[in-house]
Amino acid sequence: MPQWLDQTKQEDSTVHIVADENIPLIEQFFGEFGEITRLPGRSMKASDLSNADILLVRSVTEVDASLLADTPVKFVGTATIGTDHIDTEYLDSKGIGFASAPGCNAQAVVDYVLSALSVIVDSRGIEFADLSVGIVGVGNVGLLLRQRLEQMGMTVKATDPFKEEEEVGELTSLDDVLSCDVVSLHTPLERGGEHPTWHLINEARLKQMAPDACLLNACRGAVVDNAALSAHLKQAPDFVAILDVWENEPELDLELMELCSLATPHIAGYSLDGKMKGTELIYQAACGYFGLPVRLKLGQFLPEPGIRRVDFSAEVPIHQALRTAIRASYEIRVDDGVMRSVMRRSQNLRESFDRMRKDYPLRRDTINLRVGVPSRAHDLQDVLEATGFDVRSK
Ligand SMILES: NC(=O)C1=CN([C@@H]2O[C@H](COP(=O)(O)OP(=O)(O)OC[C@H]3O[C@@H](n4cnc5c(N)ncnc54)[C@H](O)[C@@H]3O)[C@@H](O)[C@H]2O)C=CC1
Ligand SMILES: O=C(O)C(=O)[C@H](O)COP(=O)(O)O
Repeated sequence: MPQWLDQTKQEDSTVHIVADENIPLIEQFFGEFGEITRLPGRSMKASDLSNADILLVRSVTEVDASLLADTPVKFVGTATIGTDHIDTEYLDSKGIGFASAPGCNAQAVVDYVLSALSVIVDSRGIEFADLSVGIVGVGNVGLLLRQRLEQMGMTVKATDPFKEEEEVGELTSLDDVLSCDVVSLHTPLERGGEHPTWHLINEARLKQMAPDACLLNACRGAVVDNAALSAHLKQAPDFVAILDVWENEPELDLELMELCSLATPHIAGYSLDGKMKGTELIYQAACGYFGLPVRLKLGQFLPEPGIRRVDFSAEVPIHQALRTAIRASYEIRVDDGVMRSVMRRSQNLRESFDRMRKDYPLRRDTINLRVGVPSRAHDLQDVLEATGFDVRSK
């Protein structure tokens, strides 16, 4: 009987861990804790947890009293940044330990936004530096995005009622942010409090944006009023919507998907690096909670990237090199194409949405892509480095 877990648990000496089937490396990181049972997160129920000591979930499992009451669960970990699926007040009230994985896939979301912006600039025949981008929520994702965009020469405006300028750079009002060419949302989903984000972008705020502005949502579906967005897109044909997250996932609004310029199935954060980092962070938190030493590190499990290097000549224009490197690392249009083709043929939208996420192809963070640049092309080296690539002088 491991004393670290529960000194009152006399009969069954095995520690039981129930984990979502889609969290990578659980066996590697948690194998020493005890016996692991893998289950589909969407359909997890209280009876699955009748002897579970540790519960490890992703965003698709609602963790609240109806799931946990009358179970022996002592620690819950979610291998995600978002925590809106967790009733943390209930966990606190029952003395159940909790950890999420802050920032684990922030780099992947930034890669997603950069790929989307590369499509926008191409379709408008402009360069990155011609765009103004508004960021709503300057946390792990929003701040990294801000740094990348500014280093690429874009004008950035940002708003966040909970942050100080010393921490995250200049801040402005939401109204001001909505005046940008592109508005990118990076808040948690909050239904209450002083600054709720549920339907933060509603009919009135959509109308505040320029008729040909772009709204990009890769945080949580319900931060945008999806019905209002559909109505807006029908009467503002030049307005661009790029959605990774949807109200009522996995029940997708197909009409809205067709109105979007780019549509993906909640995969902005789905790099292998981001998912594995999520597991490492909840492993570290569980070790801390139970007073165990942290013995394992992610580095020992990450595989070699499939695409290792792209090379540029000194003659390539900086803008062209940037968009090529961004898309070599992650191409949003492939995910958009798969989503449209799968959803249009689908007999069961919920199942198809979840299947695309479960079977998502291997993708790596930008930092894994080495970019060869002639040593004399200093400006190109600087911009690529600032955008997050591993630049090699040649
Ligand atoms: N599509 C995907 O695959 C992914 C989505 N996400 C979502 O993105 C969200 C943001 O991620 P992080 O930046 O890592 O979270 P974070 O918690 O580091 O940052 C969120 C920021 O939003 C700010 N905020 C809260 N309410 C706000 C409001 N009313 N207006 C403006 N700002 C507000 C907070 O002060 C905080 O700085 C997560 O909560 C998660 O729901 C995260 C990762 C992947
Ligand atoms: O980390 C988050 O927050 C996310 O949105 C995840 O990337 C979502 O992944 P799942 O937990 O839904 O697989």
